[in-house]
Amino acid sequence: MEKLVIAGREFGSRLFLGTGKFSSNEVMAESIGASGTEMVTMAMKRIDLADKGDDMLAHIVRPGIQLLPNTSGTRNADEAVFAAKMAREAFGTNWLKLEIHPDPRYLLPDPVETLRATELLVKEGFVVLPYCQADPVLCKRLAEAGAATVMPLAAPIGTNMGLRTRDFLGIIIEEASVPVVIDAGIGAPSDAAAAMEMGADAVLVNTAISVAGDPVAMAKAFKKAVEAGREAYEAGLGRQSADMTADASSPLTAFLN
Ligand SMILES: CC(=O)[C@@H](O)[C@H](O)COP(=O)(O)O
Repeated sequence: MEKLVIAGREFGSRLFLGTGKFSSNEVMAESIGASGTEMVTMAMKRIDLADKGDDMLAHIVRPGIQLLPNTSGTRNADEAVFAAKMAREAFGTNWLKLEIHPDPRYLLPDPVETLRATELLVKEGFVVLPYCQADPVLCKRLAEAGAATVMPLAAPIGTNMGLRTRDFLGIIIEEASVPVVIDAGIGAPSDAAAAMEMGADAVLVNTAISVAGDPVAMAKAFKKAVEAGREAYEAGLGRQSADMTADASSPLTAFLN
């Protein structure tokens, strides 16, 4: 499998993991291990910055894992830039998942504020991975502004509804000049495999793993699905017919004549 490269750093795994909603830090840590992920995001709002030995952080940080602080909970670019600077100070990383959603009902990312924050944060030296609408024009603008990836949504966060934006994700992947990470709403390993088969560079999954009956087993299932989907993409999928007319897999005449 080809390695994924983001901002000059190589990743062996194309599965990124979120850390919300796990029943305990121990289950979260075991799921991180089982997933094989090398990129773990965590919401700034969930970390006690005053407590250097924050227990949750201790369960995430390990060699080979890129920590990706997340600005979720911020409602505009100014709040996101403030949160980003706090994260850089607290965690010693300039990598950032930019997530700005002013609307608590659908948690949809604000495209205008996300673009503005990306421009500001890139100038400040951050490696910015923005969560965004599955909007091909916006994704182009984010890449032009210096985003290290784009992270368009499959469906609203936490819904497990799968690739609802599939057709637009296809355009984004086709036109991308930076890696495309499908984020949010991925509900099952089959969704992750489908995204990878389409040519996505990676997927970010949280809810589908953390709320599963057995999160550790589900993390393993996602690992396999992401690898299989990517391998299928690299192998080159067969063409899909435009209609239902059959095309025999083996010659129909050889034994009959
Ligand atoms: C953890 C994180 O970054 C979320 O904001 C992300 O979008 C994941 O979404 P799901 O919980 O739907 O997988």
